[in-house]
Amino acid sequence: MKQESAAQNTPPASPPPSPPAQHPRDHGDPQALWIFGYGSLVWRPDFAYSDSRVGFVRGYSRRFWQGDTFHRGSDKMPGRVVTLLEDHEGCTWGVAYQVRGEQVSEALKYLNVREAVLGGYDTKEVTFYPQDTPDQPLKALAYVATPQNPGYLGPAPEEAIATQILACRGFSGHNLEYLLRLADFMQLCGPQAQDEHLAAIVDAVGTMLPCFCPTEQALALV
Ligand SMILES: N[C@@H](CCC(=O)N[C@@H](CS)C(=O)NCC(=O)O)C(=O)O
Repeated sequence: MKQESAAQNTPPASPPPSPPAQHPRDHGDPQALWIFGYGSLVWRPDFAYSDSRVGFVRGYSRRFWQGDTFHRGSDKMPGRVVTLLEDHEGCTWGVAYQVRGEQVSEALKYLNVREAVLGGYDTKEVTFYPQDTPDQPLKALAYVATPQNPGYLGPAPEEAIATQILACRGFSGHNLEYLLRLADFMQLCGPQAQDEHLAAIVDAVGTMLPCFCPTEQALALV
C-alpha cells in the first residue's frame, strides 16, 4: 500500500533532519522510520506515510488491557483498547508504516498527541517481520501502554472485556467498532495469523449482542 503525500512529492529544499537518534532508523534509508501499528493504527493511521507492510512482531501478545477514556470511552465508562504484553511465545500481527523526510516529524508529532497524551502509550523499539520477507526484519517504533500508565486496566475475563466494549463509546466512535475493525484486519492476514484473545472477545460479543440490544440497535452501534 502506498499513500502519496504532498510532502513526499515536494523535494525538500535541503536534506531533512535525520530522525531523532532515539528512534530506530531504517538502515536502507537513514531519513526513514518505520512505525508498527497493531490496534487502531492498523485501520486508521491518519498520518502521511510512504510505504507499508503487513507483518508481525515476535515476543509480544496483544491484549485489550488498556483503558481508554477519550477515543473509545469516557471518564465514567472507560473503553478497552489494545497494548502489547511481553510474552516469549507471543506473536502479534499488524502493519508497519514507513515515514520519510518531513513525514517523520509530522507523524511523531501527531502520534505523540493521539497515543501518548490522549492514550497513555509510550514508545518502544520492536523488530518487525514483513509477511512477504520475514528473513529481512525491520526495526520499528511501537506505542505500548505499560502497567505503569494511569489508564492501564490489566487482565480480565474475555466475557467481562466484551461487556465493557459493548457498553462504551468515545470521541473516535464505539468500542465495538474498534474490536470489529481489528478482527477484520486479522481475517485479511490469513489463517497463519491467530489471536486467541481477540477471537475469544469477538465470540463473547457475538453471544451477548442479541441479549444486549435488538439487531437494529446493534447495527446502530458501529
Ligand atoms: N498503539 C496501538 C494501539 C493504538 C490505539 O488503539 N490507540 C488508541 C488510543 S487510546 C487510538 O488511537 N484510538 C483511535 C481510535 O480508536 O480510532 C497501535 O499501534 O495501534
